[in-house]
Amino acid sequence: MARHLKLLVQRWSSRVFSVEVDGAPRYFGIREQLRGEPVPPDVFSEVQKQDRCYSLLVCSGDRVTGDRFHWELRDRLQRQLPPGSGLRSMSSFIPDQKGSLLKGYFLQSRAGNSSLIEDILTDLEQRNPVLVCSYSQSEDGQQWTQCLWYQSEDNPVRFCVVPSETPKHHPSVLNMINSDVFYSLDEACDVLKQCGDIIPETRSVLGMLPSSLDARRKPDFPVIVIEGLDATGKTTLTESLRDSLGATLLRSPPQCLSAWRGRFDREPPLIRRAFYAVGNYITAEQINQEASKSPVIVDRFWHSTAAYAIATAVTGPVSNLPHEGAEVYHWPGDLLQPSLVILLTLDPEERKRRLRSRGLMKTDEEEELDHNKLFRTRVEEAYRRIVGSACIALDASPSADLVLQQALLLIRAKCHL
Ligand SMILES: Nc1ncnc2c1ncn2[C@@H]1O[C@H](COP(=O)(O)OP(=O)(O)OP(=O)(O)O)[C@@H](O)[C@H]1O
Ligand SMILES: Nc1ccn([C@@H]2O[C@H](COP(=O)(O)O)[C@@H](O)[C@H]2O)c(=O)n1
Repeated sequence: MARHLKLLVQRWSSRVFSVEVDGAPRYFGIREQLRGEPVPPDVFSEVQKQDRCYSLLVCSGDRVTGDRFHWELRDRLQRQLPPGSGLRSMSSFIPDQKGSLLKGYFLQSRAGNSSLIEDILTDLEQRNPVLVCSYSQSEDGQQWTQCLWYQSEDNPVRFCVVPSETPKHHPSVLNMINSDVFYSLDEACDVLKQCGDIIPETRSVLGMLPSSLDARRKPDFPVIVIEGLDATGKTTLTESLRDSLGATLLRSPPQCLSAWRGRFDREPPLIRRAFYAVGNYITAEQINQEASKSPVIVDRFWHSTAAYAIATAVTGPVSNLPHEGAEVYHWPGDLLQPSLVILLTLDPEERKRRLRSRGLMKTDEEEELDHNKLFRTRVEEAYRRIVGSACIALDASPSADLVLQQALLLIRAKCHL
């Protein structure tokens, strides 16, 4: 037991904890003993003397179960917590160690609510793969300590909370590959297969995959992908290109998955991104078939899947994105590469005007694009950083006809059409 505790203490104190405050991560570490003067980390700076704080970190060995639990936990906590409680996203990780990220929440309870919150936490920890910690403040208000919840009654191990340097990588970057961005069809299929019992629709989705895929097959005719944020004019341009070039128009996710798309949009990122990744491979097979007969125009493809996933996984400014050239921006080796990818760019105000005049329903991510300027700039920057089939930006603000003419010039120059 003593050895087990020692190991736990060693492992736990090598971790950094990150709490989202105003859309950006704030970091703190823990130490067995304090060296030097205590400096309360800014995460706790707004906590009142009588308030209590808690963290919940999901630590399931099965990532599908863990991600679904983490996803549902926010709603559950929002329903159960007494009014006035604070709830923030939180994570814990070992700097630079891939796969070390644990996701969770940080709670702040107002004086008088502690016993209700503690009942909720005890029940949660007993029934679920979650590790709860409580935080208490010293009498002089200068020092916070962290205590593992399940040990808090007898022989508790108390850690001193200390400020931590901002790590080189945003914590989400550590778990991004094959969790937010899938690098092979097999990896994406593995996730969907694990969901078979909880989401029966996955069997139908997997049933749409062709029996074999050949990413190295060179299409006879050019394959041109049109990318961009919503309402930048992709539908308008792809339809005009189809007519002007006598091309076949495809999209990703493909038509055959539309019945299940809404279902997967309600799932946590791991499952949702696996669905869109698989969609790209189904579209790739359709491209292979059609590009032997005519040019093919594709409305969204891999860039959309990767850029939205990366930009959602990290928070804060563009500088929090994985650095330019990082592995996460590479084109997957087993996915067909288009001949040309055009990225439609548009001034945010004009994009909003077009959205309003179209007046259609928006997904959560589209809502987010409207309200969160940082998210929008992260998506656009992630689009630009993707290599392997890099995109060429095209200003989509002129009239639809002028944008078409510009796109045709690009296609003729790059694809010799
Ligand atoms: N060049 C243009 N100038 C002015 N309006 C445009 C132009 N291109 C498209 N629009 C209009 O802007 C709106 C959005 O265009 P469109 O549906 O083609 O965008 P989209 O990128 O396909 O959107 P989404 O990704 O959400 O499907 C539509 O009402 C369309 O008629
Ligand atoms: N290949 C794709 C296509 C789309 N997505 C995701 O869908 C959302 C945008 O699609 P619209 O049809 O509304 O334009 C966006 O949130 C992407 O996450 C994708 O991942 N891969």
